[in-house]
Amino acid sequence: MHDPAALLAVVNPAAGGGVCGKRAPAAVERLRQSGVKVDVVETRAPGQATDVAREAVAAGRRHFIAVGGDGTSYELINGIFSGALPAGERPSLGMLPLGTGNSFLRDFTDQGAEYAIEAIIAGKTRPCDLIRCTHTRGALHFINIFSIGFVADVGATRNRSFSSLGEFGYTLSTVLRVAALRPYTFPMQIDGQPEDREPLTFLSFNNSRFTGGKMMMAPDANTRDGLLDIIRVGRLGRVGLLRTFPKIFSGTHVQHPAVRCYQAPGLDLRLAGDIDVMVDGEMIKINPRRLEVVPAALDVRT
Ligand SMILES: Nc1ncnc2c1ncn2[C@@H]1O[C@H](COP(=O)(O)OP(=O)(O)OP(=O)(O)O)[C@@H](O)[C@H]1O
Repeated sequence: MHDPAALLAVVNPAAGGGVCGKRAPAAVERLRQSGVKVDVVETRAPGQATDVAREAVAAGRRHFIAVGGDGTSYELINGIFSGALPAGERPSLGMLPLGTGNSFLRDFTDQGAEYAIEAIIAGKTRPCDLIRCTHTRGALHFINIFSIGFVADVGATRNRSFSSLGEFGYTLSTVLRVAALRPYTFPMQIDGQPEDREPLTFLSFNNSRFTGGKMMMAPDANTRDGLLDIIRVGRLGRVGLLRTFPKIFSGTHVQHPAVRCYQAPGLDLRLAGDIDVMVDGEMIKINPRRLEVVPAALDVRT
């Protein structure tokens, strides 16, 4: 029987190109030396962290650490919130980005793992909103970002054709998707607003500010305001896109006249079928129907 106060660290040894697996034992030891009770499970395959978290919640655990990047946190969250958690209970999640970026953590620090370790040792927690996406085959949850359109298509092209090329694969995919640029129509109704069917370049639904490490997609996002920050990038030409996209690092892309920003507790999408979605850095193919905020559903150790 486990100690109910112990944190369950779920380690993705493959994160950060394998660096995470090598650094995890020392980081866990440091937590233990500081008096933090930690149990450890190492994943052996993509998706396994979701199963581990789901079973752990069913067994009574409520406190987790994602050891890896945003993808590892995403997998854990989807296990934690897959149904076994009694209503009203608020689980906790710490993050140890060992050898990888973590876009969610960047809202709170640019010190990455070092900050996260200190936060866990100090027992620091803060309530964080969760976003639930209902799609035609079920539901998923996220805490960072959900994008469709150009941004997701770059990620999908990279994963399908150039995953062995690392960062360069993203550059190549961006060039190819810019060359093939076309407007998208994603009928969307933000709560309280009329339906929007105008052509666009991409849509991003954000709980926290950063994506892809240092890109400030949603400068005004706040992880505990009960609102999604919706960044709607309207129709742009190739030159306009290439000029505007780099501004995302400073967050000034939102000043472009084609960009509109909204804050709302939820929205509906009415798409014809499955599309590529980038969610918390992971690529999936679904037909999303509704996104809505579940306010302060978890505590993050930040
Ligand atoms: N044992 C494993 N072996 C291989 N891949 C795994 C394993 N466990 C998890 N994964 C997969 O590794 C992928 C990358 O994980 P993660 O995003 O945490 O790391 P990263 O890509 O290095 O970090 P980031 O996305 O924050 O830059 C995820 O898609 C996850 O499903």
